[in-house]
Amino acid sequence: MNLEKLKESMYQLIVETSTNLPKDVRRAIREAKQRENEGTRAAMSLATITNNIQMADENVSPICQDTGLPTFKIKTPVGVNQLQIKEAIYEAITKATKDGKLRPNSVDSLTGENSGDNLGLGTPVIKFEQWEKDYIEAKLILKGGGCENKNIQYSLPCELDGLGRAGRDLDGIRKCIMHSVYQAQGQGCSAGFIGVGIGGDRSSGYDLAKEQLFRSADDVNPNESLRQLEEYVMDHANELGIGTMGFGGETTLLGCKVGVMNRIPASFFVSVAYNCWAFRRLGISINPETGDINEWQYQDGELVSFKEENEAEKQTAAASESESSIVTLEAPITEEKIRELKVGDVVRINGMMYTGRDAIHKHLSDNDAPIDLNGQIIYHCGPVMLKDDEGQWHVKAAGPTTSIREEPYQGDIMKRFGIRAVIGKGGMGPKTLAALEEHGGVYLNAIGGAAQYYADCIKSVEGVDLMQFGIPEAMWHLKVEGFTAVVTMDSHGNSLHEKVDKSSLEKLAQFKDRVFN
Ligand SMILES: O=C(O)C[C@H](O)C(=O)O
Ligand code: SF4
Repeated sequence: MNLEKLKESMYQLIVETSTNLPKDVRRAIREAKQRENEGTRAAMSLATITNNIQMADENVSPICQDTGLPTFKIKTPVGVNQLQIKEAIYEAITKATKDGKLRPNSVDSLTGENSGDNLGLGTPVIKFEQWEKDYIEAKLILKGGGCENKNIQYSLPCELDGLGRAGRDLDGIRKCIMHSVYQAQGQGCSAGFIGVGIGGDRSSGYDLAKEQLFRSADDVNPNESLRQLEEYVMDHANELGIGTMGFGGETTLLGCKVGVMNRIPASFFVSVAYNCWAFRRLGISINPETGDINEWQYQDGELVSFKEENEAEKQTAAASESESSIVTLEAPITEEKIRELKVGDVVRINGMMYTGRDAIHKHLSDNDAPIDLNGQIIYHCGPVMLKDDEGQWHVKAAGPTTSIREEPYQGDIMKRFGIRAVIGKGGMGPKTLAALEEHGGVYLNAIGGAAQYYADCIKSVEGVDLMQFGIPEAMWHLKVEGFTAVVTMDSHGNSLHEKVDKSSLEKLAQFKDRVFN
């Protein structure tokens, strides 16, 4: 085997997966976009998403800053050396990280130290299988953390919010799947794709669920009962009205694939793997002698480019946008200005913002801040950064992270340091909402996964603190221009997230009657 060539093929697989969304996924997103009504928040969010997909493709940069836990599934003909393939993958991963195509994402679970090159205990995940064919197949999925956190496993029978009892039969399974979409809300960057595994044990059930994510988005399940189940879920999950990013809207789910395996008598698991719209998975077949790529998977059909519609949308947006409907914010922001903002307002931010996510929030809860945060804006974001030869940092991808993880800390930190606005995605809970009201603060929702779109708004990196937490977790000082987000929680006790959660739960309850016998 030509090892250099093999390494190059693996590198190409990684770069393409991170930067170029597969055609089947693009088709599903295009259809979703066509279903939304013009001018709604959902339509605007989807326009940002398609713009971002196009930018990532053209810049050959990550679609989303969270390039996930790289997971490879490799099938080899008998006699092929799997250790060499592993070595090629490790080298390709290291290079892709150095080149800013992957974010350094491998973190020591005990010390919190980031390995810096995506290699470490258990990362990346590589699974081998042998097969009778004469070529190597390599598939890769880059599934980010926000949607991974929304995976859910049900043990039947169980009681479900809105749906009542889910029993040990097809109808109980149906209820679990509907519930899984509801519980994800916008936090996993809806509209999403779900892979469902019925049966197995706790680990093989999840494996089966994740295996379904490798099916083509437009295939048809050969098992008749599962085909009906998939169709039912696709027809009805969108009636929940959660919509893109949980803003409400026509499309909540872009795909549902269900697989089944046997179980042992006492266990009945339904495992659901939730994948965000940034559904990055590709596959290649490799010539075992030369190491060359023979073919790409998931790329059948015509080119799905969003270029033209993006241009058209930009022009209509520019023509219809009365500047008065958009509030400009520039830090330091006063309490008075914040109190004028209401849920639904669109804000455009110029000037400084500071990133802060999990490690920073924990740190700030019992330490002083490295800078004066009075009147400032915190951005829940773990960017992909590269340093040039002169030592200057550049942002390669910088979308928001799921904010709810900071719920235990956020309110106290805002009050203690005088922070006036936080930007993130997926919304926050009652503790933060109360603090926003008391202190005079807002929560701004940015579009999850739109990492190129936001990176483009960042004009310079003015500094960095707390680098000991690693690149994604450090506090980056960013100077932005025209960074657009929506107020989804204001200082008057209003939360769009609370509202959508409540209304989608009411809609979920409409699906409690038996459908499958
Ligand atoms: O880690 C991140 O940057 C984002 C994460 O994928 C998330 O959805 O919260
Ligand atoms: S930020 Fe959103 S799009 Fe990116 S990996 Fe997380 S869930 Fe997916």
